[in-house]
Parts: sequence; C-alpha cells; structure tokens
Amino acid sequence: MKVAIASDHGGNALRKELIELLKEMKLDYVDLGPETDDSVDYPDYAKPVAEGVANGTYDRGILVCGTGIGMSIAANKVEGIRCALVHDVYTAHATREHNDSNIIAMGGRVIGGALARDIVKTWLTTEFEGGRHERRIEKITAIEQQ
Ligand SMILES: O=C(CO)[C@H](O)[C@H](O)[C@H](O)COP(=O)(O)O
Repeated sequence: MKVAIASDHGGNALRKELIELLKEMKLDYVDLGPETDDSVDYPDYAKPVAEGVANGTYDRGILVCGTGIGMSIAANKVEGIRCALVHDVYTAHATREHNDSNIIAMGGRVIGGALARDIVKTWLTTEFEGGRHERRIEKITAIEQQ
C-alpha cells in the first residue's frame, strides 16, 4: 500500500509523528510537506494528495491541518475522493468499513499523537465491508458526476 501524507503548518507536528508510524508499519509512503513551519494554505497541500489518490498514484492519503476540516473540505472537491474527518478510533474503523474512505483528515490542534497513531493504524488496516455500503457509495459517485 502506497500512502501520501501532507499537512499545513497547523498539522506539521502531528504529520511528523504519523510519519514515524508509517515507518514502523513498513509502509511505502510519500511525504508531500510542507518542509518548514511557515504558515501555508491547506488547499495547496490537500490537492496533490487528493489528485494522487484519485489517479491511483497513491492508495491512501493522510491530511493534517489545525482542525482537519479545511483539509477534508478541499480533498473532497476532487472527484473520486472520500475523505473522512476522524478524531476517534470507532469512526476510523466505521469509515473504512462503510464509506471506503480513501483519505483521512485529522486536526493537529484537536488530538494528540498517541490517539492519532491508533486512529491511523486502525484506518489503514480496516477493510471495506461492501454489500449495502457499495450501493451507497455508488449513489455518492452519482451525485459527484451530475
Ligand atoms: O482549515 C482549518 C480550519 O478548519 C485548519 O485548521 C487550518 O490549519 C487553520 O485554518 C490555519 O489557521 P491559522 O490561524 O492560519 O494557523
């Protein structure tokens, strides 16, 4: 599984902690920045991750900003992206089983590293359940293509 990760300045510290997790999990990952702690605009970092997931360059994406909200809004503008804003382990599990989410967004000003690691580990290792959820995702895709 190839994972892309990016943040804005509000998510920098948490992104770095999550990169350590990706290394521990021996996952193939690409860090799309930013390289400094300077203030940046989250859509500039959400876009390459979302487009890369949508076109198959990456299997999954991880986005971190201050709240996770800006990143999730921006990522979900890209066709084919189902980005879930997640701050608890139950939702991390549910959004993979039910929504087949391909990007996760979190807030570096909302949760700490230990919880974020559990969330990401759960999200990366939970499979989509299919069945009735497939039909609902098809309906989301139909809205996107209107
Ligand atoms: O999009 C956000 C808010 O929903 C993110 O939390 C950003 O990181 C935040 O807006 C950045 O704010 P800052 O005051 O420029 O640090």
